Amino acid sequence: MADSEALGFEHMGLDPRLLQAVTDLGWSRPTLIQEKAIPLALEGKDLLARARTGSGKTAAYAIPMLQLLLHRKATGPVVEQAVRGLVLVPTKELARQAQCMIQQLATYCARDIRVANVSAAEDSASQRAVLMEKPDVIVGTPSRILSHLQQDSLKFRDSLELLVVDEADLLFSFGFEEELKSLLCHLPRIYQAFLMSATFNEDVQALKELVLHNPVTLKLQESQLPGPDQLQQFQVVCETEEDKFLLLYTLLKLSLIRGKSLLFVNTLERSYRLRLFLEQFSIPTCVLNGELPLRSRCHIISQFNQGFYDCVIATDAEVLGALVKGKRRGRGPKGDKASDPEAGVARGIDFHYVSAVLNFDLPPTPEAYIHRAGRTARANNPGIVLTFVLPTEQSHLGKIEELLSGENRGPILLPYQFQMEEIEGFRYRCRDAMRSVTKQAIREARLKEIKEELLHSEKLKTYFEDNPRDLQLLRHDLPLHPAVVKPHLGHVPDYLVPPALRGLVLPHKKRKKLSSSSRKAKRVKSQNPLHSFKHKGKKFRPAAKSS
Ligand SMILES: Nc1ncnc2c1ncn2[C@@H]1O[C@H](COP(=O)(O)OP(=O)(O)OP(=O)(O)O)[C@@H](O)[C@H]1O
Repeated sequence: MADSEALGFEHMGLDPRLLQAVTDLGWSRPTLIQEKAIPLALEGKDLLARARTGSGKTAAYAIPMLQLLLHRKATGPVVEQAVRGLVLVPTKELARQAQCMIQQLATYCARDIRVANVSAAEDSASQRAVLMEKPDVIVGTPSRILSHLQQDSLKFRDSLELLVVDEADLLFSFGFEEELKSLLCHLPRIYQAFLMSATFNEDVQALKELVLHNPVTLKLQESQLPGPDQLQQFQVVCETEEDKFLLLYTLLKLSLIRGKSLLFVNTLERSYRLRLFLEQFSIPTCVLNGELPLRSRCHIISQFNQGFYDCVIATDAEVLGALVKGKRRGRGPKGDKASDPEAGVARGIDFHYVSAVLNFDLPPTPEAYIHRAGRTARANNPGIVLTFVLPTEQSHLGKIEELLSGENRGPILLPYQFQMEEIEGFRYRCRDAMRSVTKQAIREARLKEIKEELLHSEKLKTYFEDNPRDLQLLRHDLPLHPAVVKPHLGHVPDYLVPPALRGLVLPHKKRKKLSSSSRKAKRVKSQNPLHSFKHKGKKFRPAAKSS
């Protein structure tokens, strides 16, 4: 984040309407990347910017983009309405998120600047209708944009002035290389471009050659993740798979992790396994992956951000086989069926106030670690990452640490020493619950969930458009397989709680389900413990530490 000497937004020559929007968002000063990038962008420079996850890169390009467009409209010759700004992102979720952020910043100039997302869930006919109005800024994935260009529903050969490539390090790995090259043929010869990325790799270099002209490179001299005062990183060695489940159960059931958490696993199958396992102890969670319809994915993210859920089990794109250069994703390495090739969970999604990221499965690459970890400690908020590691995975974790430590060489992931023997009392129930989660139960649960999500997503689409409140009440964390739920396991008898933790912990309480009645929902909302959650202190207590 920026230091106290930072150039404030008010000194950047921004339109008062943009300044008002920034104030409404509660941003008292620009982040480091915003402080560096906005003035250069306003001077008309092409930018190649690398800044760590959660550092406010979206506004770093959106603010100058809006300012330049507003200025052009106010002072330039009167020209017909046209698409002047294009934001390319690798996933549909990011397209939605970027559009929301740009719209928020453009709140007070919505008459002058219209923003559209062409990767939204709408069918292409309704998108064509939107495009006919020639929004000033268009956000989308390269494939959608290209498809509209090829159908002539979108043209910007002469009008486009600004191009943004967000999450640039990812675009090629999502298989967009060919689309992007074809798309560039539709752009005018001269335009200003910004390339934003959390990591620099060969793909960013290749994109730089393709897209930028004499750019200024902003490679902020900051670590890839926030420092220990903001982000605490731990690792815990679990002797067996069973120990991982046992430890996770204890952390969640005894509320040793407070606030919202994101659990990452490496396959879809494991996300449902974990969900069914936790469900038996009345620990509600929802799964988030590219197999679910876009509408559901966006709804889950939005409800998580609003505090409806404490715990989401996510499977990120890499592990579903996303990183097959130049090709669209097919089957994942673990045989998972292809999911939406434009879905992304760990990359770029702005989950709000996540207090802990738990790598239940070790991330496949150091980059995946960085992006997962980047879902917490965003902006100025604190956060914790806890990585579960099996003895056989320790060398792989070592490689991740090597990349993270860079020049420093100091330990990055501190040991989270948990005395497993103190929670032996839980092992029996844990083993029992693991046994109930058979392959058949997982298959059934997965099918049921997809069916239900499709139903909500398609059949209720129009209904929800008319009744947005009911959409608010739709929950994604209801039991998936009630047949395996064991109500007695929801309760933790005192004698099982490790003596060191008695009186310290708050055994996890089951949340009330939201019904369709708004009155009841209101009541439930006020009982929701997350609403009183304050994201200030250290919510994660490494209790039961070995002496
Ligand atoms: N100047 C600011 N002050 C406070 N919060 C800010 C500021 N700018 C952005 N934010 C907030 O920081 C969070 C992260 O922003 P954003 O999603 O743009 O980060 P990012 O760098 O693009 O992250 P990622 O690399 O993960 O995509 C958002 O919730 C945003 O609202």
